[in-house]
Amino acid sequence: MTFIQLTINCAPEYQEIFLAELAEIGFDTFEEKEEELEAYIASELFQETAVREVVQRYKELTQAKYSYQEIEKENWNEEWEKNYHPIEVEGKCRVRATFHEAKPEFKYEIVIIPKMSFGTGHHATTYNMLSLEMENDFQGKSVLDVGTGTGVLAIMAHKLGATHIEATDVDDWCIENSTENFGLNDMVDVPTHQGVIDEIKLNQGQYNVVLANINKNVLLVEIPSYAKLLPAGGELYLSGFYESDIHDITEKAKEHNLSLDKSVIKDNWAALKLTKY
Ligand SMILES: C[S@@+](CC[C@H](N)C(=O)[O-])C[C@H]1O[C@@H](n2cnc3c(N)ncnc32)[C@H](O)[C@@H]1O
Repeated sequence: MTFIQLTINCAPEYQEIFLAELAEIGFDTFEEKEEELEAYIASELFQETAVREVVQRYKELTQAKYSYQEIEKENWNEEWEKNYHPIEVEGKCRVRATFHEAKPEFKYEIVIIPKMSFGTGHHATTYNMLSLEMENDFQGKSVLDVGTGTGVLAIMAHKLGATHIEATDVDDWCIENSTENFGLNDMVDVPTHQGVIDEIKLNQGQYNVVLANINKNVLLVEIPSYAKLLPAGGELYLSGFYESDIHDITEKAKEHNLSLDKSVIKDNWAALKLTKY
């Protein structure tokens, strides 16, 4: 598997605009540098015309230029290890890589082998989801983590007492990586499915909780499917979009009997907890 590393040269104040726009067209890992933004996407999902259109749209304002190159999985891993920093959430949870030292003072320690599955630009969304999970009761619950990536949110659900956990991702590498990480965190028998939600055979109404940290466009399409997987009283946790997108997401959720309980925001990224009625 190869990835596209896209570089957008622009002043720092415009990076947020490009980050949001690129997330909408499938880029899922970002690195903000001084005068450039780097963004990554699996090669088969890359569409240069979509990138050109975004850069063109903001050309007058930002004077931005872009370039890209294809990189191999191995190079990606090296880059990743250099740039990956632990995520610490509210002094209670620490997500670290196998190559970081342990810090036993954290109540929840999640250990992962970081590969491709989430990047610096998405730390805020993962952080928000972990924070929402820790505020809520997962004891004895059945949980589906859609777009599991490294498996981090599913692992948190396990640590919080969930007893049945399943995970999905469209990316074969994430399936491999999350399975590896479930093992590292003492989780056994976690059914892990590859594909989009409607292609996977799942039990409707059988999950107490669905977690999905993906992006606005995917969520708007898939919220109806998530709603079907939940019984009344079931909970949906969503992230991967900006605070300014909350209205669109909650309107779509309302059409499927999901009402908003709580939102958390960090660095303009949002995460929501909704309950099915
Ligand atoms: C922002 S990452 C989140 C990873 C992890 N859940 C977290 O919170 O850190 C989004 C993940 O969703 C996956 N993905 C993208 N579109 C998807 C879809 N339609 N269905 C399932 N997974 C998807 C990507 O491969 C990626 O692993």
